[in-house]
Amino acid sequence: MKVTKFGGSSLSNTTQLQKVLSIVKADPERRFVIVSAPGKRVESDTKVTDLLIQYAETFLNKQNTTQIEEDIIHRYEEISRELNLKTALPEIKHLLSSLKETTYVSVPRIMDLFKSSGENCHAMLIAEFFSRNGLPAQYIHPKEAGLLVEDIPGDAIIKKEAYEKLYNLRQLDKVAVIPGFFGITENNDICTFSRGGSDVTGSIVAAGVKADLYENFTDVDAIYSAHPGIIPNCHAIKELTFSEMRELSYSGFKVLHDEALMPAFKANIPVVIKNTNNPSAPGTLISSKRTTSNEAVVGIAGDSGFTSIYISKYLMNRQLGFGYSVLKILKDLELQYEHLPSGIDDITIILRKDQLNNSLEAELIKRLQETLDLDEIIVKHNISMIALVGEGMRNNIGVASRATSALSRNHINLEMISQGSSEVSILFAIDDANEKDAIKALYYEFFCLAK
Ligand SMILES: Nc1ncnc2c1ncn2[C@@H]1O[C@H](COP(=O)(O)OP(=O)(O)O)[C@@H](O)[C@H]1O
Ligand SMILES: N[C@@H](CC(=O)OP(=O)(O)O)C(=O)O
Repeated sequence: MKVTKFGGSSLSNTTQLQKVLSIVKADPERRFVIVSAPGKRVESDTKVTDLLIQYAETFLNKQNTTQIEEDIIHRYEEISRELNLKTALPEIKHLLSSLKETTYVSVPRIMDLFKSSGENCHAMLIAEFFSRNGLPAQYIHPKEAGLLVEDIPGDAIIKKEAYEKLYNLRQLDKVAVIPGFFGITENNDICTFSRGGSDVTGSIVAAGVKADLYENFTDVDAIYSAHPGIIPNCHAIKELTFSEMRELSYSGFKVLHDEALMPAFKANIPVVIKNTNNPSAPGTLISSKRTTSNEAVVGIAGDSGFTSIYISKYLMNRQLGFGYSVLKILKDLELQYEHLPSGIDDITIILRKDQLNNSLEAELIKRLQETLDLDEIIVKHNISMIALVGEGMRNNIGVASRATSALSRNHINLEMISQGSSEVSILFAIDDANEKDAIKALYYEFFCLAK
């Protein structure tokens, strides 16, 4: 039994939908299909989820929603007309136009309701499309499926109880078409995962129905060792472990949502990334253990938008509770840190810049300074984090030295280096203007030079 997720790029128009139908029909084990909202048809296009966000903002600002509503409905009308579908469209139109009649509760709640409609409407349409084309299918709303989540709008987390209920889906005698990206709270409110969250739905459903495989169909033949936009003809990865993929997706490989692995990992269900446009390509297999050789580095990821705050105080090492005070200040200000490397007399706090505004940043600096009586505090914005990932690092000596030499040969200054105790990754903080050059330098070092 397989759970098969198709991303927005695989479902952007009717040509793509025909490919999806062939893929699902080709394997009777594909019993659960998770769908995203229609993605971009061409580079300049807008994803339906982004149109829905505009619709929600227009509604919340009490402006006229006619145009944006029409633009969204038009995407579904076009698909419906081209595929000669009849039944789902009236309900889709009704659902989309009645969004503007919603009673105001709160901004996050409204946002989630609007955003979730992209996948919801698409699942209705796709179930009809499958059924009319020789593949009996049934649309299943996450509420009916039992996809119960904690009430954190825009950032939902699955509840443990959900898995038991999801198991009942195995009894269906048709292909289940389930909208990705959202679940339902105990109060029956719709709550979305963070952006890209249909990947998360797929993994949860795979764990719930105890699938043999979770297939994630996208628009690339494989996961590449580095972003294919930065390294043309990049090396394709055949196999990855869950922990390698978790590090890579968290550090910038947006091909899979970074929270999408945990449910499959816990249930020990392998995940395969495949291409809707080339389904016979083997793709990349993610599982507990890989059979490919234990290379030191399997991938290089990069992500920008970080701020680093360097704090130092002479004899910090002897001051009991210094680290605790730093963490308490962050907690009190509701700030999440990403990394916290430390030396004898200093700590660097690395956090995502989008959490800070000018006044919050000033408050953070003030509290750090006043509470800890610091000797020095240096704030740097526009930091990128580069992650060098591979479980083989544990058994290969000299990975950090090769990486730092490669970066220094390319005149890239390091703000910070950190290697986690799990030794699955080494992280480098650099100025974000150098991100692409750093990835190229590391790729050349680890994938192009003879070892
Ligand atoms: N290392 C990588 N390997 C493959 N694709 C990557 C990598 N890093 C980023 N990507 C990007 O991820 C994209 C697919 O993810 P996404 O747009 O979320 O797909 P979907 O629409 O299927 O959900 C690819 O088109 C590619 O540009
Ligand atoms: N449509 C949602 C959820 C999602 O997973 O989409 P995609 O498969 O296109 O990344 C988003 O854009 O965030």
